[in-house]
Amino acid sequence: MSTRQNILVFRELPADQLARLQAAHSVTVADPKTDRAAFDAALPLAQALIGSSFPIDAAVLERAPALKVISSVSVGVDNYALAELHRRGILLCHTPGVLDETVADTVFALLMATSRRVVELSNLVREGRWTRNIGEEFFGFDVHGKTLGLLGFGRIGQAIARRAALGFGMPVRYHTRRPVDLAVQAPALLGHAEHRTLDALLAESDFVVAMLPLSDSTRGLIDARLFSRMKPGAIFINGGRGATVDEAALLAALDSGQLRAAGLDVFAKEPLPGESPLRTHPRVTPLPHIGSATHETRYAMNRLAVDNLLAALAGQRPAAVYDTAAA
Ligand SMILES: NC(=O)C1=CN([C@@H]2O[C@H](COP(=O)(O)OP(=O)(O)OC[C@H]3O[C@@H](n4cnc5c(N)ncnc54)[C@H](OP(=O)(O)O)[C@@H]3O)[C@@H](O)[C@H]2O)C=CC1
Ligand SMILES: O=CC(=O)O
Repeated sequence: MSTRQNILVFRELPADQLARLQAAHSVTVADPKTDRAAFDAALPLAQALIGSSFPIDAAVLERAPALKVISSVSVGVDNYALAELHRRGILLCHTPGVLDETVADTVFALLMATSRRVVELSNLVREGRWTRNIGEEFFGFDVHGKTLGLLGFGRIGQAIARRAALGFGMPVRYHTRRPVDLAVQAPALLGHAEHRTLDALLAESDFVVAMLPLSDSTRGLIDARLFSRMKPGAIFINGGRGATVDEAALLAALDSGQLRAAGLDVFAKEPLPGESPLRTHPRVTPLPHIGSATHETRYAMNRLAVDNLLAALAGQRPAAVYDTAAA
């Protein structure tokens, strides 16, 4: 009996990684964003899915009765109907770890850009408006030595904390539901990072960085109340998921002067709609969800996702399985 199984690839993979799948299995490539009909046509026979950035919801799963495994080319799993996957016994794999340092670099780029007004002042030069020495109205805000408050202190949060504490001399405060045992999980941060309640963290932090997954417990968590508890003049950065933030409350906090600036890699709706005031707000630095978008890291994510899928289809335990039961 053939062990070749039907894989539906729903986002472009590097050619060599696609070839690894094709060598062992029957592969259909169909991106639902550009060819929904081909994606829908492949679902009924698909035993495995691999891709990202498309919601695999209960309606999609209903049309994929043969599905056994999904391999996401992302660490975040908010695009998947987790309870339904658990109910159907479908394995979900993802790509933790390989992107931590790159995403932390991106978050730090936003921290530096917002505090030192990099984009705004670069545009001033490019547009021929640098006609005299820069005065106080264009001065920035120091990063080194300031207090960093991290909402979420998992793999990526800790990579951000290492940069802040060890590179920039920043005291780090973090908020999670369960404090981390630094001696065991993050020894490099012993003496540099401390757990805080949410309100205590907001009151102390000059920079508040959200690096949270999107879940029932984090959706809309960062709302008007939280912005009002931040230090006046704080900078807010979101590198996690857009829907953890009430964007209207964020805009109000910027407009009232409560927030100095915001750096955003993620938005409630992506791509960011043209009419969103966050696109052009003078004190917002928006990025198009590029946290992990380097050649090296995207390749590593694709390779891990293919490793995960091939292992699962061979009846082995993949390296990175997401526990849908805990969702
Ligand atoms: N911008 C981008 O391109 C990228 C964005 N991401 C996003 O970043 C997220 C985090 O990734 P990663 O660090 O690997 O994930 P981890 O699972 O390692 O860390 C998640 C952290 O969030 C905390 N957390 C979860 N729920 C809550 C809550 N309700 N209140 C407070 N803290 C909470 C967890 O602690 P505890 O459970 O104890 O509360 C943990 O510290 C991903 O899920 C993804 O959405 C990831 C990669 C790239
Ligand atoms: O947002 C990216 C991810 O890997 O999750």
